[in-house]
Amino acid sequence: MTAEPLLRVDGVRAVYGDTVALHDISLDIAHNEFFALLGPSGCGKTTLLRSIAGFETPAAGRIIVDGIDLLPLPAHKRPVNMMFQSYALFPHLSVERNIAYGLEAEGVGRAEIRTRVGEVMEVVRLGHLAKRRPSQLSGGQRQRVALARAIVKRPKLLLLDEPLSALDRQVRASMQLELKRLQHEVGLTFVVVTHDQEEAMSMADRIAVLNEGRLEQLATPQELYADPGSRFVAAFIGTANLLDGDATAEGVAVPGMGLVPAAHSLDVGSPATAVVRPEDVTVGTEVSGGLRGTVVDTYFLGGASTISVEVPGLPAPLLASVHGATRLARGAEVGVTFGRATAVPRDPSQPPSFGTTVPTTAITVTDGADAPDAAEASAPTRSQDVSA
Ligand SMILES: Nc1ncnc2c1ncn2[C@@H]1O[C@H](COP(=O)(O)OP(=O)(O)OP(=O)(O)O)[C@@H](O)[C@H]1O
Repeated sequence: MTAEPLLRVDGVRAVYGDTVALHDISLDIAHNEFFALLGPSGCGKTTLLRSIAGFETPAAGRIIVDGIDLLPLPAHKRPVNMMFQSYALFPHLSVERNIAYGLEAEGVGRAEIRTRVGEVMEVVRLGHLAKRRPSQLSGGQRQRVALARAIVKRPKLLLLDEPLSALDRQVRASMQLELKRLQHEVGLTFVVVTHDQEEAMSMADRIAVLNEGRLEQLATPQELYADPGSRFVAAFIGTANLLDGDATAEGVAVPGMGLVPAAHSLDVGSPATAVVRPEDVTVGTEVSGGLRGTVVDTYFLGGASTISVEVPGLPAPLLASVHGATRLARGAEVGVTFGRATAVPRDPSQPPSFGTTVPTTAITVTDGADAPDAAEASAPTRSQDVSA
């Protein structure tokens, strides 16, 4: 038996003038789930969050929490609370007054306010800063105040819009763990909007990937990585070598390269992309039987190294990763073989090549010694999508 979901989004459509921001989105979120809405800028994730909160009115569809249809209810009557990107703290109030504000506005008694604010300050580890004003706090501490203020009202559903975007990279990483701990500890259901796939992967139980107002895939982080449902998801989640071609019974026939064996359930002959994760690419001077190539660069990342290999006929280097350091140096002649690969459908309006036998290869670089900010690096806009 499946338990009733806490939140049901059913056929929600949102329109701004000529722009359809959401095309009939349907999804369920379970009680106590940490759920992420992930996608590039403009994909509609904020519109969906704001529709749940009551700040937008969808053109069609239903939004149901615990069996209650939310759409007729104004924002302040909904059993949800939203934490904004900017945190929206009152600068002239202390930490504890900021947290107490919402309860005071609701007319909760003084003694209860004191108890609840005290408890929440302990949960977010702010007890020692109760008398400070927001200007006297670090970014991470301000973020905790905003969270405490949202949690203290005990909403059934807490909506967080890019909760960590104002923080620098290191603080963000520790706050990701903190948010997860907090969610677990207070037993609330969290819906987080983020464009940062690493953030979504590290925190969420399940992720809805949105693209241009459509739900591309809804799955656990592990499933999205291992079994992406589309080329978009494969490029957006983690690092991938994407080899365009056509589906065969055994995999994908890639022009200029031949068959890349891959698991799939696509129609034979349909446009397809073989997705090969870097850890499934084996590279070495002693590797034979696959492609031949030349090492262009190696990146040591601590626990792993990324090796980029130029293969004749491919317009961009392939990426491989190995545990620890690699002995391969730039210029080394190597063999390349593929292990596990998955094939996903490819948009037929985007041909793999223009009359040549060279495939389109997209490589998303997610990290590296001198890589740009991870959030940007992982977005498809940073990927090298090279058409020959
Ligand atoms: N008030 C508005 N008026 C007109 N168009 C809007 C409005 N708000 C959003 N849009 C459009 O709707 C689409 C979805 O926007 P939305 O803000 O939901 O995306 P997003 O995924 O949250 O993006 P970001 O990560 O940049 O915040 C975009 O094309 C956007 O330009």
